[in-house]
Amino acid sequence: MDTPRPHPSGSLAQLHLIDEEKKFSQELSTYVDQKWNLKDAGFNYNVLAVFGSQSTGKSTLLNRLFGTQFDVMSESSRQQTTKGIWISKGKDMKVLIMDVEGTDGRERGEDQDFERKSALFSLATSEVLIVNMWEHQVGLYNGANMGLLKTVFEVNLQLFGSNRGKEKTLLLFVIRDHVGATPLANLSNTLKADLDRIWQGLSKPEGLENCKILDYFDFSFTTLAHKLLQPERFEEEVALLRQRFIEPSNPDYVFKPQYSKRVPADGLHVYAEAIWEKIVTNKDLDLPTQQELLAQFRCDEIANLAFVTFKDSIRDFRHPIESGQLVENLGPKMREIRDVAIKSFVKDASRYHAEVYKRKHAEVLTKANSMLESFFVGQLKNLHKKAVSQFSSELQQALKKDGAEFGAVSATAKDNATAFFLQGAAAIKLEETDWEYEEEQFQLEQDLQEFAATQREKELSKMLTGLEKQIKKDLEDPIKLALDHPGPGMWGRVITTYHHTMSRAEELLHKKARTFELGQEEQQTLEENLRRQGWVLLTMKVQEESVDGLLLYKLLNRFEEKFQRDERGLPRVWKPDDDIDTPFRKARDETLELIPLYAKIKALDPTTGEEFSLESTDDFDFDQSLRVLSETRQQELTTQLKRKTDASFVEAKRSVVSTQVKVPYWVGVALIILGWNEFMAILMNPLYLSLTLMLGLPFGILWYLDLLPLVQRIGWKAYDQAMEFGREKLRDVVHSSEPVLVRAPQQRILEEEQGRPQDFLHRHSARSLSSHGHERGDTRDDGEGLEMSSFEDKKNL
Ligand SMILES: Nc1nc2c(ncn2[C@@H]2O[C@H](COP(=O)(O)OP(=O)(O)OP(=O)(O)O)[C@@H](O)[C@H]2O)c(=O)[nH]1
Repeated sequence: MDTPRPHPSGSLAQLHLIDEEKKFSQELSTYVDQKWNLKDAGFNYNVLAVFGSQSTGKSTLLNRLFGTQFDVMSESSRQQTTKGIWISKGKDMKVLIMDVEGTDGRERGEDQDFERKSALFSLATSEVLIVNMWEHQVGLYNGANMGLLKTVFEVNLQLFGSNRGKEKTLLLFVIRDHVGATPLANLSNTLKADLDRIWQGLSKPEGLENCKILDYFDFSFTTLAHKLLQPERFEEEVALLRQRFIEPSNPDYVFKPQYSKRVPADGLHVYAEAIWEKIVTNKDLDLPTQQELLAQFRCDEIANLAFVTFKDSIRDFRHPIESGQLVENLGPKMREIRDVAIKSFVKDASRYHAEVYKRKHAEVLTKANSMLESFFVGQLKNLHKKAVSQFSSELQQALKKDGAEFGAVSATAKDNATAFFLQGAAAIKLEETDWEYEEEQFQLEQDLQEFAATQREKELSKMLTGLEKQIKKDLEDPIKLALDHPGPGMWGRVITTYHHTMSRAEELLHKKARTFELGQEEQQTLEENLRRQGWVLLTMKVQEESVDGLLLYKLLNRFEEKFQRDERGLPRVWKPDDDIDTPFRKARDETLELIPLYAKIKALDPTTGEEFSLESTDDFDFDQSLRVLSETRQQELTTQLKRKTDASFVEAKRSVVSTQVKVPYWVGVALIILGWNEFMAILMNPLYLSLTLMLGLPFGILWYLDLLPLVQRIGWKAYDQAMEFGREKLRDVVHSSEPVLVRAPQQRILEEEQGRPQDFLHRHSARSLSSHGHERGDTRDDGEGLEMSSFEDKKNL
């Protein structure tokens, strides 16, 4: 009958590791960790097992030796107490002791199965096997103990056969109730002989036929006095024996390194359970494989634990890097996090199977590196972006300074940006990684080059636009001036202006060429383009100055200059006997001769006097650009000019007629006599006198300065404007009441005006001129249109 055991707690807690049903306890890990505090012991602990027949005082011995509290059979019941395997930790020592069910078969009948399995398990896990036996059992070759030892040897061969000489176990024979009659030496010799005989009788695996027992076992023998008969001696000998378990300096210290099964304390539960699992299921038990499996399992567990902290630590990097920011000190931070993880792995995993550990160490490093690599890559990208933006702002800033040379400035900015990138990249490259940043560096350099080229293009185009503006400005006034004073040297002045302007622009371009490091060819192309562009600007200005009204104005101006002013440049007042026809014809013919002059630009080189030209391109035809006026326009201008000059001629004639009217002298005498009284009345009356002076004085001055015709013309003009205004008003009133009939002619005129301005002006002027004679007999009429009035206005001003 089983009696329930009172379980001790704390460090002396014992665990029923394998129960009667051969079930392995799931609590070993908890006991190792929490009750025995061996979690961090690594290899710094030992395991032993005790074997022997039932009720031979095994538990009593263990309790005495190690301070454990294994159940001891009561003297009266003589019933087996230890069933299965119990395990406990020695008091104040890092030794795990397994109390194995005693052999005999009395309680289990003929079930030798458990005996074999427990022997196998003990050999696989323990460094020392204590074989407990009574003195009187020594030499009983056929006794229960010998059967047990035969089993132990057999399973040992099964386990460590191939590890001959490498894996050894110590068999410590404790001979109990030694009375002293037979010395220990004799007893041990007897036992050795028995053991040897057993060994010889074993059927050994192939290839191990000649192996020796000492290839696998070390033997040690000791005796203990009778516990009941010689209690004091018993205690003394137990105390001495205890020293062999706790004192490494003791020459008979039992836990020699060669017996270690190399199972770290934190992996014991995995290892022991796996071993038992194999044993119970009768599978081949291969300890090296088991140790490797254990190492793999534990290394993975340890690595996973290390990675929990690792992942936590790197979480903060993700957001800033993904949002394009640079993480300060990323390299040192990553290095520290990785080191912590590796150290934590190494601390616990390095105790396991060396090969497996080495492999797992590499795996952990690779995994940590690959998890960090995304940050390395992200940071590289951000460094790249930052370097480009730094390059851009440095370049733009530097280009704002006077005299900045693009090539030098861009090279410095590029060096700075590349150095910034390389410094940042080197700082985040960790040791023991295959991380590279050469590709990114190459890409960066390409980007910087591309950016610099684009920037150079922009700056160059900005500079060219500036030059064009300058050219336009430089051409504007001189060309206007030259065209305002037509004559044989007109185009010469225009071309000279062009050449001067272009040489100034080219000089500037040369200066800038150094800044932009322009090549010979590029510079030449730019110069050619600039010359062409300058020429286009020139022709545009010429065209602008030659629009219909403006050119007509210039020509009429020229005509007026010739016709209305004398040789000294004074205005002419035509007298009755003056010849108006000849100066008129001369002035008109000279003016008409100017039209063909205006019609085409005469491109003569001012220095050589030879014709020059610019190379034509797809969108630039030099010959075409020389043409200012078409044949049709020339004819139109001729007609218009003739009409206008005719008007001037008529006006000159009319002014002669008006000055021809003379008052006879007697009319003056008659006026004085008849109006004497009125004359005196005016002189005597201050009001009349002041009125007469106010009106008469300006009139007299105008008459004296010969400005009366001018005032008269202004008067007529004002009258014309007033009439036109009145007519417009009247038309509006009439149109609003008869929209279709009355508006039609006006509408047609407007359409003509919009569609064909030249024809309109021509017809309109013709109509005006013909109506002018009928209405007032002078050159002014409402049909002269805007062109004539503006011409008149300008002239008068
Ligand atoms: N003669 C003698 N009896 C002892 C000695 N030590 C213990 N005993 C007695 O032997 C009996 C069995 O002791 P246990 O320590 O329970 O023996 P055990 O081998 O652990 O027994 P199981 O666990 O049942 O196999 C007890 O009654 C002890 O008092 C000893 O040195 N000499």
